[in-house]
Order: sequence, then C-alpha cells, then structure tokens
Amino acid sequence: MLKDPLGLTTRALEKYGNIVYLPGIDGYLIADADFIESMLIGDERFFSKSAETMEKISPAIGNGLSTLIGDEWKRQRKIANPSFSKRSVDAFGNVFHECINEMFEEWDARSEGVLDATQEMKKLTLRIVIKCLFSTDIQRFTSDVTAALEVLQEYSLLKLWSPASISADDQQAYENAKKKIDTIIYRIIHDRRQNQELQHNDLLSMYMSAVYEDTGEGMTDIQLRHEVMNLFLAGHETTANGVAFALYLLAKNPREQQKLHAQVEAELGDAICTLEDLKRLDYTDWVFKESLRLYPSSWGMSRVVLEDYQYKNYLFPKGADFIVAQWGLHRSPQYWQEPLKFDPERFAPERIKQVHKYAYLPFGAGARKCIGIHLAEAEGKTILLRIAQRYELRAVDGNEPTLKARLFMTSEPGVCLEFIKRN
Ligand code: HEM
Repeated sequence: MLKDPLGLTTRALEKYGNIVYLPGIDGYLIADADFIESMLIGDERFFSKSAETMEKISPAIGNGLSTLIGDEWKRQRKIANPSFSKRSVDAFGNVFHECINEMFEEWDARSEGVLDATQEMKKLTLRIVIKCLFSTDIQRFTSDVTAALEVLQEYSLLKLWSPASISADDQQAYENAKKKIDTIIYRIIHDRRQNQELQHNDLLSMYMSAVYEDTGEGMTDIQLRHEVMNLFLAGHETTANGVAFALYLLAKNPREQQKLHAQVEAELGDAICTLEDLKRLDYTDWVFKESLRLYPSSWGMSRVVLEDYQYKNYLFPKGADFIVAQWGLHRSPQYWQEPLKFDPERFAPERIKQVHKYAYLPFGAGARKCIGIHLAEAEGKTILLRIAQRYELRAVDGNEPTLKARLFMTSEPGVCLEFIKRN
C-alpha cells in the first residue's frame, strides 16, 4: 500500500468491484456510493475514525479536530464550528488577495514563465493559512514550516504503513521537525496570552476566546497547539493540490480554459473579485469541483466499524477497517459518464442532479465533513480567478503529474506549467 496506493486502489476496484478486501492492510476498500451513504449518514453511529490510525497520523497532523474521536471530538467540533462559519470566512477575503498579490510580485521579478504550480500553490496556501491563523506575516518562518510539515507527514506515513522501517535517523528528523514547529506555535500563543489587550481578527484569537459549554473554560495551550497543527496541514496542502491540479487541467484543456477566461472577462474584467462575486461565477465553481473530482486531495478516508454490521450480503465483523476511496469513487464509470474526461459542465445543476449524491465526496460527508469547506472553496476559486485574469496557462511537454498519495494526494515532483501574461 505504501508504494502505490492509487494504482492498487484502481486495480483492485476494477478487478473486484466496489467493495474489496485487501489482505495487505487487513481492511476494505469502499467505492460503493450507497454503502458510503450508510456509513457516513444513515448508519453513521456504527462507524468511527479508527483510534489506531489516528494515533499513527497524529504526530504529523496534531491531536486535534481531525484526529480526535467520540465525545472528545464532539466537544472540539462544537467549539471550533463558529470560527469556520460563512460569516467568519468572509473576513478572510482580503487575506487571499494580499497573499496572491505578494505571489504575483515574486513571479514578476522572475524572468522565466515556467513555474512549478504545485510548489507555488503550496507556498501560497501556507502563507494564507498562516495569515488566517495568526493575522501576522510570519513569512520568514514559511520555509521552515513547509520543510517541517513534509518531515512530519513522511514520518506519519511510515508509522501507518511501514512502522518496522522507521530508522533512528527518521526518528531524529521527526523530533527536530516537531520541535521547530512547536517553538513557533508556542511562541505565538505565549505572546497572545501576554498581550491580551491587543485585538486580532484571526482564527487563533477566535479559538482562544471560545469556551467549552460544559466547563466555561477555554482551550489549553497544548490543545491550541494541536488545533493549529491540524489547520496547518489540513488547511494548506489540500487546497494547494486542488488548485494546482485545476491549473494543470486548464492548461491541458484550452477550450475549457477559454470558457473560464470568457466568464472572467464578462463578469469581472480587471476588477478584484469579492467573495460575493464568487456566487455568480458558476463556471469557475465547476472547474474547481471537476478538478477535485479527478484529483481529490483527500484520496481516501479511514473508518472502523464499532459493531458487527451487515450491508446487503456482506457481514463486516466489529473492528473491521475501511478506506472510503474517493479516488476510485470519483473516477468510477458506474457513477460518471466518461469519468476520465475533464468536463466542468457536468457540475451544471441539471446534469449533476442525475449523479448519485455520495459519488462525489471531496470534502467528505456527515458529521465529520470538512470544517474548512467554505474557506477552501472561497480560497481555491479566488486563486483560480486571479490567475485566469492575469495568465494563460500552457502545458509543458513531458510534464505530466506524478501522483503520490501521502496523507493527501499531490504530484511529486510538482507539475510545471507555462504562465504567459495576458494583455
Ligand atoms: C480543497 C481543500 C480541502 C479538501 C479537499 C478537504 C478535505 C477534507 C475531508 C475529505 C475531510 C473529512 C475527512 C474524514 O471524514 O475522514 C476534511 C476534514 C477536515 N478539514 Fe478539510 N479539506 C480542505 C480544506 C480545508 C481547510 C482550508 C481547512 C481549514 C483551514 C480544513 C480543515 C479540516 C479539518 C479541521 C477537518 C476535520 C473535521 C472533523 O473531523 O471534524 N480543510 N477535509
């Protein structure tokens, strides 16, 4: 599984159908939309994230909202929800533009037009999440944070799929990366506690002022640290990969890129888009959705069944592990016509209503649906629009994505594209 999870998923689902037992991981791959609907919605109470899996990925992602389970998770979700409401996200519109402007300035200072879209989007979304979290520009830390997050993620994957192969060097690299990130986060939390009179309009201050219903107390520094880690990782790589793959697909599909440009010109011209504008720009929305269908950052979600469970003629024993395989589901010919074709208009209301509601799950579904969905959609579409206003994208020969399924799906090396300035 560690070597080629996407290839294995594709082959297993093609050969054996939508529910497949994988002896290598002693778990089931699921790409059956009806079953997924039962798992995440109808019979949700019988399923949970697996404590064992979460314990293995928490070194990278923190022991926060994404990895907590049961009552601890419920309590944490309740306290975090208001910070991610549509209204709260509206406050971050300017942050997107500031960070995009800085990126454009950097691009203008370079002479060549070929850029690694994956790396550029990772830098940009990390900048955005850092600013949304801390409102300050901790630009100077960005490359340290990026490098440390990479190490933490690699370490978690080893713990998950190949624990015996963790060497003393891997362990040391993990300890160093954790220390580096912790130092940055705790320093910021400490400064905030020291200077409580200063107002900050950011996610950290929302988290720091929120209180638990049962105790009336706020989060401890340790819990805040875990939540910040969660948002660093869950909030930047996912969006970066979503946008980078969208840029690649536009470059490969000039007709669709032209349609996007036409909408941008008709609706916006050179004006800076507001979050309100995004509601009207349906083609942009479909491009982002279609990109997340073909290249879902979250390529699989882990679950465990809490009791013996029957679905059709399958009986799953208590404790059975599952991977809900968005990668397979989103590309399944059973649910999608010409599944490998980039066709943003399949998300037009009259067409998408004919598709099974649970055949498209880029942000998950049910109680554990992505808390950052409004932020991610607003951010992803704003970046796409700003790039479309300024650049025509062209594919670079021989530069196809090399897909790698880590905690999230990415291309490694990144996808290089030619960014040609539009008049
Ligand atoms: C295109 C971008 C994104 C994608 C594709 C994505 C995808 C997902 C998915 C599929 C889940 C559910 C996992 C499961 O049920 O097992 C999830 C959960 C989560 N996401 Fe996102 N996400 C994105 C952006 C963001 C952003 C921008 C943030 C925050 C800044 C964020 C924070 C979280 C958190 C904290 C959870 C855990 C929620 C919980 O368990 O209660 N995500 N995300």
